[in-house]
Amino acid sequence: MGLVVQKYGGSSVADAAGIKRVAARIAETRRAGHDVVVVVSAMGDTTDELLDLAEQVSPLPPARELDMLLTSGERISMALLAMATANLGIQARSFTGSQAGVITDSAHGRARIIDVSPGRIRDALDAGDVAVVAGFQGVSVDTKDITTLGRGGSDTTAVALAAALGADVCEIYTDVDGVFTADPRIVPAARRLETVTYEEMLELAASGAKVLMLRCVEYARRYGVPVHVRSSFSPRPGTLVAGSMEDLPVEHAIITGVAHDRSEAKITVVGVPDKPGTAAELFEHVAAAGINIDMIVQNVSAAATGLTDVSFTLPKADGQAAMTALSQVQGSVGFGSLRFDDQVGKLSLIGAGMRSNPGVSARFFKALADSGINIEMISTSEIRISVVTRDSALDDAVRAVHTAFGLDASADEGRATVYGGTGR
Ligand SMILES: Nc1ncnc2c1ncn2[C@@H]1O[C@H](COP(=O)(O)OP(=O)(O)O)[C@@H](O)[C@H]1O
Ligand SMILES: N[C@@H](CC(=O)OP(=O)(O)O)C(=O)O
Repeated sequence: MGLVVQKYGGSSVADAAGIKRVAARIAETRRAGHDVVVVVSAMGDTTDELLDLAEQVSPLPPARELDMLLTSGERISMALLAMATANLGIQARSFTGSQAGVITDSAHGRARIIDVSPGRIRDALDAGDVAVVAGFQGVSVDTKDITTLGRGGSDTTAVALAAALGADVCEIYTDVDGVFTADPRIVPAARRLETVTYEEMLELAASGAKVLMLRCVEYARRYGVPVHVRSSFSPRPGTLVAGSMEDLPVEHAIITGVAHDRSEAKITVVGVPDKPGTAAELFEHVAAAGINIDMIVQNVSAAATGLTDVSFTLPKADGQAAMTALSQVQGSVGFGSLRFDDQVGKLSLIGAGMRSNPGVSARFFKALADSGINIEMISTSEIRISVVTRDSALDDAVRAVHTAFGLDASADEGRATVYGGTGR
């Protein structure tokens, strides 16, 4: 008998039938003798619908009120799930993030968990009950206001609770059978990974593979929480996220997988004077607006003019704020103009063996060239190569690279199954 934290995403509790199916799974785990803590997300597209509703009443809703609104989605699913579980003869009690002791900073919309004091959860477990906790939310230590952890934040709630409670495993239930070599919605021939190290999963999540949220993986690595990604629609074995690259056997695959990301936009600052200090001034202003940037490219300056272009990518949602911040320094930096482009996509090839295997880049760029895909930006890390392409070319690019690195599953291995939903 152990302690299991199970997280069910919005795709798993999209309707009443989904909630009943999940309740049956919880009951089965409890009857097997385990203590069970469940973290649940809002039903289906509820969070998106609440965001739309907020936009209809105010173009720029106050962040505190937006968090108050969005956390209501998880309240609905936690109460319904506790009811459905109780209906199967298993006592269950639901708790908001605040009641569960999830303490955060006060950055509304992207709060960080700074402490977890799960006293009430422990009490529920000691009484033999299943604790059902609303994911994606906490309470600010300073203001005592309700906060949210950012999109996909329920994964982080689950891992944080698992760490605080010393759980044996944190199971993340979703609508695919685990972590695949690419998003199975784009690459039907994607192959399920049996195990993946924290480092590889960090790169996949940071590169857009939204099956796990980046912060959840960071948290799991820091506290050594084993994360088991599985489907709530099937009993298949899933993927274990654990261990470190240092412990990998020599025969570990060179390439882990291909990730894609459509959440970024590109800004180009045209005609920047090529002299020391200009890049610092540009990026200081973007940073002062609280915006994180990702890839940066600077062209060679034209000999005749001494001017260059600087392009960078950033979250689409921050595009307007970055354009405003940059236009304020147009005079002092002396650049010509600004261009905003949200029709871009990012593709990343990830693999722990990449650093010690020559020829990976050559094969990667050849695969894109053979498919006629133009590359707009490039960046690399020790275990990743990323490129920016046109959004419209991204799916073809992902499939081309996946095939070129021999990642496609053969017909007899069976194809990845995607259970319902459309993906967000
Ligand atoms: N490498 C990958 N492996 C598995 N799923 C992936 C991968 N990359 C992207 N995905 C997508 O992540 C989705 C699951 O995440 P999400 O939609 O947030 O589910 P949930 O609602 O369960 O949290 C899958 O349906 C799949 O389309
Ligand atoms: N409901 C929140 C939090 C979450 O984690 O959702 P999901 O587990 O369905 O990705 C969101 O939509 O962002």
